[in-house]
Amino acid sequence: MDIPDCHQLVADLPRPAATAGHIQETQGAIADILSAKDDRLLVILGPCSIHDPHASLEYAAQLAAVSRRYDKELLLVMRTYFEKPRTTVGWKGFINDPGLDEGFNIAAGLVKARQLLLDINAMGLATATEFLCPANALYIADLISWGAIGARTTESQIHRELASALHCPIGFKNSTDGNIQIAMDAIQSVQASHVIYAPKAAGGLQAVKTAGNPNCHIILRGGRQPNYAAKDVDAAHESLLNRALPAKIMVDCSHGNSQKQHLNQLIVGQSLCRQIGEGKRHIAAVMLESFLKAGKQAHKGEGQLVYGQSITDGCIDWQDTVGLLDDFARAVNQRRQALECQQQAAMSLYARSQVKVYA
Ligand SMILES: O=C[C@H](O)[C@H](O)COP(=O)(O)O
Ligand SMILES: C=C(OP(=O)(O)O)C(=O)O
Repeated sequence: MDIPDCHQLVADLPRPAATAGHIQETQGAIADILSAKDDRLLVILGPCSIHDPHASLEYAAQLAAVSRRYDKELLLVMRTYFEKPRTTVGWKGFINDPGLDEGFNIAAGLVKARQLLLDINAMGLATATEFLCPANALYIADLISWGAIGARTTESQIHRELASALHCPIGFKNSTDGNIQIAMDAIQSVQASHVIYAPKAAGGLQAVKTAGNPNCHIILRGGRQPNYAAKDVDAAHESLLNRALPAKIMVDCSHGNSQKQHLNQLIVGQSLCRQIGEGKRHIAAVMLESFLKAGKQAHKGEGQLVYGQSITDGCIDWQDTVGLLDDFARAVNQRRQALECQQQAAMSLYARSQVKVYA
């Protein structure tokens, strides 16, 4: 099977100017959250994987509708994950096998993925993805506002080089066994420029120098043990500061932190709300795996599936998602109050010490 040329596909399904503007704005807002200019919480949420564009659009429409409600406290970006890194073998995602039938119609997968990203962005909702196969990035990266490099690839030089070429902010997961050093090494590597191969519009390859990506951060996703508790988050923050790396942290409520039990995401979420509400500034972002229906189902092939339910990791349902978003929004407001109180206390201490000095 021939794979379409990336320049041709992008020309056939072009990015409208309004979408380009919205993506640039969202990337700027995320950069502001990562540099503490914006005190909102970035929330990356949506299904573990895209397998049914129809159900994904229904989820996106619901998310777009509620996102305006949380505008002052939360920046919501939808997970649109088309590639799945497997521990051993399994369905590798919608681009690789869009028919879910081992037909591996990658050409159709690329077209359908790009179309879905265009449709979701047209709703005014920004999209997030994991970049896994560097070639796939050429077909979709211009429609992505935030990207992840996964636990299985954070240590890979190829993925670091790719991230250094991308315009969107990128989060790096700790490894599946819980090692956070590799994510910190990745952030340092990706800030630098690298020389990589890129396809020429006329065919063939060229060597290009990447710009380097200053908007990167760590994602604590748990490993053999969860790492969302205050002691782990604070230790990661300390380590980032010691290496003079960007010290804002995203905590993934799923994966190693939920021990792959989708309802545990609610427990992780509550712990994060407490930490944020107490004034912890370094928690800048969270990730949730959420879909229309709770849990997951066995991958049986198109046409035999429960509508709106994950075929990879288990997700929380829509009702629990909105409940958690309410809690996160409340926690951000509590953090604002806590920080204001701390500031006032510091100012009154300063005022008293001035009285002493000049009395
Ligand atoms: O996010 C999805 C999964 O955790 C990841 O793709 C690994 O899945 P697997 O262990 O079922 O292969
Ligand atoms: C595969 C994922 O995560 P991780 O790399 O943490 O396993 C994911 O977020 O879909």
